[in-house]
Amino acid sequence: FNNSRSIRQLRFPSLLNSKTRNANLRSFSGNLQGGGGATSQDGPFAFEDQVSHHKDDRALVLARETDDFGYLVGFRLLPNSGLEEFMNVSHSITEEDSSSDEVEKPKVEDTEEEEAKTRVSHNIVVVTSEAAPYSKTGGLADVCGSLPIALASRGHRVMVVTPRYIHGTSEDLKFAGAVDLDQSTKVFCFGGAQEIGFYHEYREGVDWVFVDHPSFHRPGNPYGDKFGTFGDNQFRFTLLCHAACEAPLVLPLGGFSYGEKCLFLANDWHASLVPILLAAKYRPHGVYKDARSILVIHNIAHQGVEPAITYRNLGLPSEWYGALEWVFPTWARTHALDTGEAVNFLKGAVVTADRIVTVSKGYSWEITTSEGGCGLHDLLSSRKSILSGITNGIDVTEWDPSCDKHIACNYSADDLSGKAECKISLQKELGLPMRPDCPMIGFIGRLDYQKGIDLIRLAMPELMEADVQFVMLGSGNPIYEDWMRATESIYKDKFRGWVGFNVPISHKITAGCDILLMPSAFEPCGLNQLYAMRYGTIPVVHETGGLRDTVHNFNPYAEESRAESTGWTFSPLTKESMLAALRYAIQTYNEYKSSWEGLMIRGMTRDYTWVNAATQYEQVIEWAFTDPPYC
Ligand SMILES: Nc1ncnc2c1ncn2[C@@H]1O[C@H](COP(=O)(O)OP(=O)(O)O[C@H]2O[C@H](CO)[C@@H](O)[C@H](O)[C@H]2O)[C@@H](O)[C@H]1O
Repeated sequence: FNNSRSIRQLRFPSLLNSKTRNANLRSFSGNLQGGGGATSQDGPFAFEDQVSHHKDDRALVLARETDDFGYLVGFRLLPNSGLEEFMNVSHSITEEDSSSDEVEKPKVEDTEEEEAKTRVSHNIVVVTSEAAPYSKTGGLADVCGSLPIALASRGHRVMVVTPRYIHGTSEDLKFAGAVDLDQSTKVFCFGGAQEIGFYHEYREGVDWVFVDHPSFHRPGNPYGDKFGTFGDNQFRFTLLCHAACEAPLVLPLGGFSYGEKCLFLANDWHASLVPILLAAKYRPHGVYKDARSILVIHNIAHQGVEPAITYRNLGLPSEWYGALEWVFPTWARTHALDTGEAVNFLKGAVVTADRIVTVSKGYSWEITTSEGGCGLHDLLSSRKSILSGITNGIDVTEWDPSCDKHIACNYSADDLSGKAECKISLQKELGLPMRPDCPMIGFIGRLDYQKGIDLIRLAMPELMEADVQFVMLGSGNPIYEDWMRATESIYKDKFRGWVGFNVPISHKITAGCDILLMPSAFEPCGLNQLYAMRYGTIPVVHETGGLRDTVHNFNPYAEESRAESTGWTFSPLTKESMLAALRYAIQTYNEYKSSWEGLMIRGMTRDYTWVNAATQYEQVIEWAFTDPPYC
């Protein structure tokens, strides 16, 4: 759905952009000043010595930062006050891999309320193209609908800035609780002053701010309609970013503006101009000197790439072109005179953000490889010291089988009986034979290359030979939608394809199926496998990204791993290995009921709350404020 060109393999100017190098150098010299006046020639040991002699000075060294070649590029510092508390928190997060900035999952005891309390509260501005329940096409909305609430409940002041989409349907009622702040503001881009408005709703401790502009009022979803992707998405999301930078300065929410000392969480390419605007438009004029930004990458395949000529529309000074500059490799150019020059929003944020987060630890590594980085891998590798992976949580209130209002019968790990009723009810609703003992496989997701639909298509004839039922819910590529309809007409008693986006049906499938299949080609985190496990539905997933991190493979012969296992993972991404994993799952379901129940219970009783993730975000926020901002 995202409208940017999907990047297959791209080239970017030299390693790496002078801005990146300068940022590191500046961070280095800035820290040295704080640490007691050592110079870069002194070397790290000399510097640490000096620091230890000046314990009461402004800062202490916690860690050296080196690049891939071992050269010192900076230090992370912390003021003396509060050191003890910081040590307690950071120890639990980094102890397993002290050489890397990637965030480890905190141990369970660390999540106890007392320790989870934040030390410093921040003004956090989350910028996103979608946020549930107001707008949703996928997992980005789920995260941006839940994480802000988790951060607010931990004492931060949190604002979410997202468009006010009006489609002319009953969906618009989702914005009914938001009031017009009557604060029309002009932002300068695309050749003139664009007038935007702000709507506001205060809900669950969060300021939900909706940017209003006629370009957000049209049928379809946030990115396109039945005719395809909107042609003016660069304009629409440039507006969003300008508006998000203005909002903390101009909106008196609850009587007080957020002010300049903010932390911006910029999600995906749609919000990627925010870090660049802070550095290029505001800081040179003394505004947002104390603000920081974190880029959160949910999907690197969409980068917001447009022709280079559009740069002049973005409201950025011309000398900042290099930050967004992008050059397509020769093979990707359309004709002999095509120079391949483009602007790339996501690349701009990778260069200028103070920290980068991806939505699982596995994916944070994958995007630094040529296979997973979609052309940004070298640049991201050069920024490894500021790159972290934090696995998403889920909204455990919306996704709770014990009180889910969408499902036929509620159930829990203590009493699983309701799940069988959910299955019968689903079979009835889909017009499939009502067979409680027949293994039922589900798939929910965007019908997109990423989600591995091709593999499912390829495997379908063989899969349909087994005694199973299969239901798919999804929308997206019309070719896949047509295939689902055709497959349903071939396997009338076994297969159902539900074309569309329907949240209640997604809950019914999650509760009613026995197995959830996710053969994603790549998956930054994945939420459906988490929902499935919480509902006692066993995931069978391709071993990639967040799927590898969150689903533990069941091996009945390995006693140790059995205690952890929650599903099946397969690799490589082939029809054969997917079918083999499904066969294991089906056989276990049919013949080893107690093992199956063990898998269900383990999945249902795991901790999926946002508390863990929010704690880790707080750590990254602390790190962002420790270094000087990009400028
Ligand atoms: N037809 C349909 N009807 C109803 N609901 C539907 C639906 N199709 C999808 N959904 C819902 O949309 C969400 C999809 O979330 P995912 O995390 O699986 O994927 P997505 O690729 O959109 O997100 C990207 O961002 C998220 C968040 O970081 C990452 O987890 C993920 O790996 C990354 O690709 C789920 O809540 C799912 O139930």
